[in-house]
Amino acid sequence: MLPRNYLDSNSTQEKFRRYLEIGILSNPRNKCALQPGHSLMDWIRLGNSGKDLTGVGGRVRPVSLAELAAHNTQKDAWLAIRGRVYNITHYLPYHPGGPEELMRGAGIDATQLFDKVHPWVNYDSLLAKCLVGPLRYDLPDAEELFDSSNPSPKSDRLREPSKAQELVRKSMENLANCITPVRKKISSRSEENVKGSPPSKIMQSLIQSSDLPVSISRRAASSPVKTVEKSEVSPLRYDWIQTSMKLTVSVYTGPLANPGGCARITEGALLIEVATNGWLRTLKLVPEGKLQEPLQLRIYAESGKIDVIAQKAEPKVWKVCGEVTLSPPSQVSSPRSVECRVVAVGSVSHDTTMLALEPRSGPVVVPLGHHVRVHRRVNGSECVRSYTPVGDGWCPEESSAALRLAVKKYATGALSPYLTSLKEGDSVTLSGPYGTFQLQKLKAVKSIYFIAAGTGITPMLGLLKFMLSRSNPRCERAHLLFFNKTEDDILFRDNFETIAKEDNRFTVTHILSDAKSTWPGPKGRISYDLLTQVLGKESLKCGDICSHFACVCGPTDFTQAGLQLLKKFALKDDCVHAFMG
Ligand code: HEM
Repeated sequence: MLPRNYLDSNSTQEKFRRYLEIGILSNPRNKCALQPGHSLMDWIRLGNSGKDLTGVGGRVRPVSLAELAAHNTQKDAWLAIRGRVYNITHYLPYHPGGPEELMRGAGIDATQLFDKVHPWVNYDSLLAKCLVGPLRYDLPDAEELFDSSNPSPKSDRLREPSKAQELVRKSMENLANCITPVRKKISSRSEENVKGSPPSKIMQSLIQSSDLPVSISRRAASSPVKTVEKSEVSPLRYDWIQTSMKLTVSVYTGPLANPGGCARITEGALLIEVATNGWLRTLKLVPEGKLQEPLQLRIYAESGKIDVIAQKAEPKVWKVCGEVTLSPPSQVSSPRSVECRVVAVGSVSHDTTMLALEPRSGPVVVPLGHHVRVHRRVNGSECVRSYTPVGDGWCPEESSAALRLAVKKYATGALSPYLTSLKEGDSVTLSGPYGTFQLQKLKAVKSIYFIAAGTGITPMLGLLKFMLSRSNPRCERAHLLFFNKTEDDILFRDNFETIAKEDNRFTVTHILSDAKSTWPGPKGRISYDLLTQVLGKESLKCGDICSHFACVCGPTDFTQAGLQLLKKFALKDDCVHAFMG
């Protein structure tokens, strides 16, 4: 299950269309058998081994184009994607397309090449441990060499360019196709229109002379914050990037801002709603050309970046993105209702169903550790239940646009018999997001304890993946204490075992209240003795900064008991969170 995380989209159709477009399907040479010991899991293991994969001691620092160009051999290869330089030397033998293919991007800004082959690959996760630093495009010598307003003298053209010059030239071409956005603050007016400015001369000439799909990223702006305290609402910035087929609008909410969001196309405009910390802002883009659905929405929890990817109705490179309006922040007064279509029904245990629900109005992402409510009228009164959507990488069949809910069936329940009997195509009404969990609280956390019972595991899933994948600070320990009645009741057991095998920072302890006599693990209900027996008396404590954190979720009695018991450990109140429906 884990490898799927590293592919941003699993749309087979898109993959095949793309491969046909660039001729990979007709070229079996591109399929590469990896050497033993070079699977994705081996790569993740190497990344977690503590070995310095950056080659520069792991200290992030800016890289110039000339410096990038100098790292272009199999023994020392760097590559840049979307303004970030990675040392790919160690990754070469793990690359599923083969080292030679990957070397095509060595020493240059390979954004365009990468996007042409496999834009769905989540390169920033895969190469997180290989980050050297941001790419600096502002080298005066490089600009002098290739500024179209100052064409090279004839004698220069006749001269054979050196290898390094040629690599810098390639990078400048790629740069014309993908410029690191200049994040510029705009004035504090209550509403602001920003017209995407046209590309510079050099970019225009390169775009016009090229029939390849290109990508351009333009300026970003912070959202105006006039009527609210700055400390309450972090500034919002955005930029965009394109290929001839797609437009990606990225919105930056800030590290650990834990945004939720939704995106839709209404009357030709792309609307992106972003909710952070109880504040809602809407970015409206009236695009240069026509955009169409389906939209994809991705949120990166550590950086707080939101990507919305829209299809262009006609394949074309736009000179500007369109007109952007950023609304001032308004407080989220009431949660939104969303009409969803059931797109898949699966099973996660003998009594728990996984429902995949696709919002009809466009993709929706719920902040980490937050939940939605399902509404239904039963015998004239409204019945409501809370569910935390299960993120990517936990279920065998996943549609990235869907909200997945794990619904346990209670024979006499008011809502669960109805929900577990739903079929593909049926409709469900959700509202949300709800919740009080603040990701910021995990800012300095290095050890995290998840204490869950039954379907109370669902808020923990996203947090567990987040903690194990974050780089700064690196999580040192994640321990899940999972309470269930019987072995058959344990949800996602195989997933936990796989993660524990792959990552020695993670431990799972299953505790059963109604275990068979053959059960080798701990038995019983949550108690102080059990917690100290499993975790050790000293483990749950935090210093001045919240370096240890515990969260609890399960039936109300369980959660309250868990909270009481945690008080007996040396944890500050701020370092404990109870998820309540
Ligand atoms: C920029 C230069 C690159 C080129 C020319 C390139 C080329 C290719 C090719 C030809 C394939 C094989 C497609 C197939 O037969 O299924 C492939 C697969 C793959 N590449 Fe790259 N690649 C590049 C960069 C990267 C980077 C930077 C990463 C991530 C760190 C990456 C990760 C992958 C992955 C995960 C696959 C398997 C994708 C899938 O199954 O959908 N590649 N690449």
